[in-house]
Amino acid sequence: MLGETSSKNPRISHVSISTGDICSEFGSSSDFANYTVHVPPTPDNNPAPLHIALQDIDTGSSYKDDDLDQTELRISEEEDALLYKVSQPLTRVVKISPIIIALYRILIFVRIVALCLFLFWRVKHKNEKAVWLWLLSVICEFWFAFSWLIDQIPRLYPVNHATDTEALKARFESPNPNNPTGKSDLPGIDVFVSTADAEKEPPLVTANTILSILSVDYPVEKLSCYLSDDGGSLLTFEAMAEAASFAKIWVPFCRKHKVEPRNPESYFGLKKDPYKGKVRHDFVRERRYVKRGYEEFKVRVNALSHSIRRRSDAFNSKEEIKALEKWKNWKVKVEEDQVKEPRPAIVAPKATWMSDGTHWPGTWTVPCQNHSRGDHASIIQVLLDPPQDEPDNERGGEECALDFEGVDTRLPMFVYVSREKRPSYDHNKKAGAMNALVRASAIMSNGPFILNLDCDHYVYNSIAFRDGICFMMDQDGDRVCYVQFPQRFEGIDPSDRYANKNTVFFDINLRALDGIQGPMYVGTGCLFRRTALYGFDPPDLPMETEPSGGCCCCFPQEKKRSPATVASQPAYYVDVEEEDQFDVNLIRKHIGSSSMLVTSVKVAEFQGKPLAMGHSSIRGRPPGSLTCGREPLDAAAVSEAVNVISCWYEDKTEWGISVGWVYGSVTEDVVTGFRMHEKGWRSFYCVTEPDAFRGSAPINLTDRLHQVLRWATGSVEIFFSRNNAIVAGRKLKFLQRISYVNVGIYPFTSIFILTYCFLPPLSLFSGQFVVDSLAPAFLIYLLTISLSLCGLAVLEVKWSGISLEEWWRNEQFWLIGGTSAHLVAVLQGFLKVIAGIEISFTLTSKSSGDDEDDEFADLYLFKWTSLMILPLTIIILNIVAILFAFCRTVFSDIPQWSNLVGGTFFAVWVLVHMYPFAKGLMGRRGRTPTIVYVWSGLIAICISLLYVTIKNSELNGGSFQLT
Ligand SMILES: O=c1ccn([C@@H]2O[C@H](COP(=O)(O)OP(=O)(O)O[C@H]3O[C@H](CO)[C@@H](O)[C@H](O)[C@H]3O)[C@@H](O)[C@H]2O)c(=O)[nH]1
Ligand SMILES: [Mn+2]
Repeated sequence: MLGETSSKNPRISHVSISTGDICSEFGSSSDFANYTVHVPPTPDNNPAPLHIALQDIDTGSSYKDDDLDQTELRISEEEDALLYKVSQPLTRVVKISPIIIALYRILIFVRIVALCLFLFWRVKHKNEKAVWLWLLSVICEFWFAFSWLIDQIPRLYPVNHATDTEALKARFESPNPNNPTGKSDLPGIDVFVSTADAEKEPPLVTANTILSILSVDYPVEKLSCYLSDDGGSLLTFEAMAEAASFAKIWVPFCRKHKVEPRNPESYFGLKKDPYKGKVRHDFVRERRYVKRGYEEFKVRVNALSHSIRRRSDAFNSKEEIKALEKWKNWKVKVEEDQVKEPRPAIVAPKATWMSDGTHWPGTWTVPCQNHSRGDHASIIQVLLDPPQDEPDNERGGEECALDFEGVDTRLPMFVYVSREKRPSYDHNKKAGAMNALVRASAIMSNGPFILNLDCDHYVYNSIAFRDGICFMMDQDGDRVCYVQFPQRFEGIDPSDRYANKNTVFFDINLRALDGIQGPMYVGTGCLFRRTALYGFDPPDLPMETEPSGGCCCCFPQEKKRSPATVASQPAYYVDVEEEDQFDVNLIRKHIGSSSMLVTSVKVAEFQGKPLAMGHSSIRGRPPGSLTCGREPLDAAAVSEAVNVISCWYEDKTEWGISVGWVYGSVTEDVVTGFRMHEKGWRSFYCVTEPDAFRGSAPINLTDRLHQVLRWATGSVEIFFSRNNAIVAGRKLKFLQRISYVNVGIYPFTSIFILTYCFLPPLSLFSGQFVVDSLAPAFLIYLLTISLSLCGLAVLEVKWSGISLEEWWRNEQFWLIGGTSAHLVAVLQGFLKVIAGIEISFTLTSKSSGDDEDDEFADLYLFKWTSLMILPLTIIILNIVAILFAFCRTVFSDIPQWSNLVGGTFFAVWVLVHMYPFAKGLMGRRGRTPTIVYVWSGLIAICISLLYVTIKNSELNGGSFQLT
């Protein structure tokens, strides 16, 4: 509906127009005569009565409906549909079936009660025959009940959120009075990709990730991509240059034919028919052409290490010859004239050369001073320049083999960054790399949002960026610090033996947190608000009654402005010059001295705001404020960007403390997210269909255990640090806090798991049991506890959509991890706290998917690690104990069947959990590894020993007692 109003008085200070619930406010303007306003119709298309109120600047008197002369009211259906879309919220809550949730909560309650009663019963009924066994088991049971509780309680309010990208389009990209051309008004996004080692993280994988990012469905001029290379390797650099050049055909091809996913390796490897649903006649030809191009690209990338070596050898030998000549000249000179000249070096260093005949400033193949992993200069190279402002769709493709008529062929900016490294500095692993990118990108593109991806996590769904932005641009979106996407994995064995997919965490825990204060940050696939990373507090909520133009974010120490000043400020952008000096100084103290960086902060803050629409979002920016393009990159900006990624830049600043990714933890991700929640920010969980991003995960047991070890160690670190949620501030919600406490505590459960796994063998050997006798009450409690757990599992499976098998895998791995990695993590954590021994970050190797014959070859890889000793011992002991106890009971005069059954039950419980581990040790079926023989040998020895012991005890006439 278009309402055109003209007022009697031309000097109007305030206009507000409302129909039904929807309300639009306009700031001051000197002339509102013939002002055109959009008033969205109500959903049922029944135009609600239009109310208009104006206020006169000079007289202060206000006018209402009747005073105004409504000259014209035009309505068209098309406009209606669009305007209706514009008024729609960008995200909504999708209800999970209330019956399931109700049942779920009831069952949780029932189990809590049952556990309490059970523990009470256990304490009261001491097993006098074996007090030690009783005591050990009761302590464990108390802990298990506690750890279950803190794991379960935060899952009380699971929700699902859905986004409406159509509404986003309508609101930001359709023509309207503020934005007549319909140019995109969406905020900018800077994408960060991290890689650290060209060996473990093949550049081809990284290149594919980059290609998938460059081709996402988001306005090109708003998108920038940064690659952080902590290895500083020329191999990665040149692979990225190749990717940038291949992108010139890949990206327009994706845009034209709307192919998915936009990672060429995955796309060309798809098993389904690529022509299904494609109608354009030129698709077949162009696909063939691009596929060929990709194949050649792959060959070039794979040949890079070879060609770099050959090139470097050639340059080096030339240098050597030159050096030799110089030396000869010097020798001749010295012999003839006796001049005192310093002797030139004969052997040139084994440098690594770039193709333009200069030394590579990063790490050399033969590392030396200034050119090794931990010791090299800063490198920033813009591989793709920022695109021009207007779509470039005139150009045909390479020699017109591809017809890109009408397709926008511009590419987003793409920058290679390798931060400076020096031996005397701590580089803070991934967190340090990310922080360097935050600064460099602030100067080069300053996107108000930052999406971070690991090098092996590529964009699987090209509109996912828009889904994420929906949360940020929705009403109250300015209180959202980040939007986390689930991590989804590829190349995992169908039965997911080691619970690599982590579905319980990603589909149950995080969804549940989404109903409280939001999911944790898990390191990759996360869209951040830049100002949240800068350590700002979230803006205040508007007051209930009166809209206070809640000011921009403030640093925690900064005094909040009084309401009076807030109200008098315009609702949008405050110029940096107008800000009081105090602010700028404070910002400088936090983020360092670069003035370009300091100036960029306010701009990012403003640009990240949702649109101002109606009363409740007066904190927003005016529509149409981001439709103009950005300034081109100049040399000064690039050199400033180089400046801010140097080692010393962070000296005496808050980077890694209260600004950016947090330092001092191998799981920097959880801590970084925690700090934001602690300040009162909200995060959202964005589950899309198809998956937004996909990555790889280690599928062999050893790598998996090391990964779990790193995470658990990070958790222990958190527990012993000031980031322990128990001591967090008031703004962290209660259940959210419990959930974070759980993250810090879960590794400690391993101590009790270990004890509990040894209980069955102990009781079987000793002929005792944790209880005096299998009393009916004990059995009933046991049954209730187990059944309620099964019930909860079934309900969780129902509301989260994971499969029961996945749930069970997770349960199994909980025991495997608990008896190996978690325990070591606890030890390491103690070592760090007591002796200050640092924990290293072992990179997880990414398979390049080269093994065509066997996709899961990696699964059977067996690499011995000492983490395996304990689980192995547990398996053997439990098996032996069952055999032993069975023999004894059978041969005994007064068989203690109930103790045998009780003990065996627990031992079997342990063993079924350990099954995947045992399978992992077996390696590939058919190729029986030596370990099996070792095993069989051990078991045989044990059994024969036992046989002898039993015989002896029988001879002695007494029953066997372990002392
Ligand atoms: O000094 C370093 C170390 C690591 N990385 C990068 O960090 C990422 C994660 O490393 P990876 O070995 O793949 O760890 P995962 O076990 O797969 O990682 C999970 O857990 C980590 C925390 O332990 C998070 O940082 C990750 O984002 C999350 O995916 C990779 O892109 C690396 O290139 C760096 O940039 N610099
Ligand atoms: Mn990874």
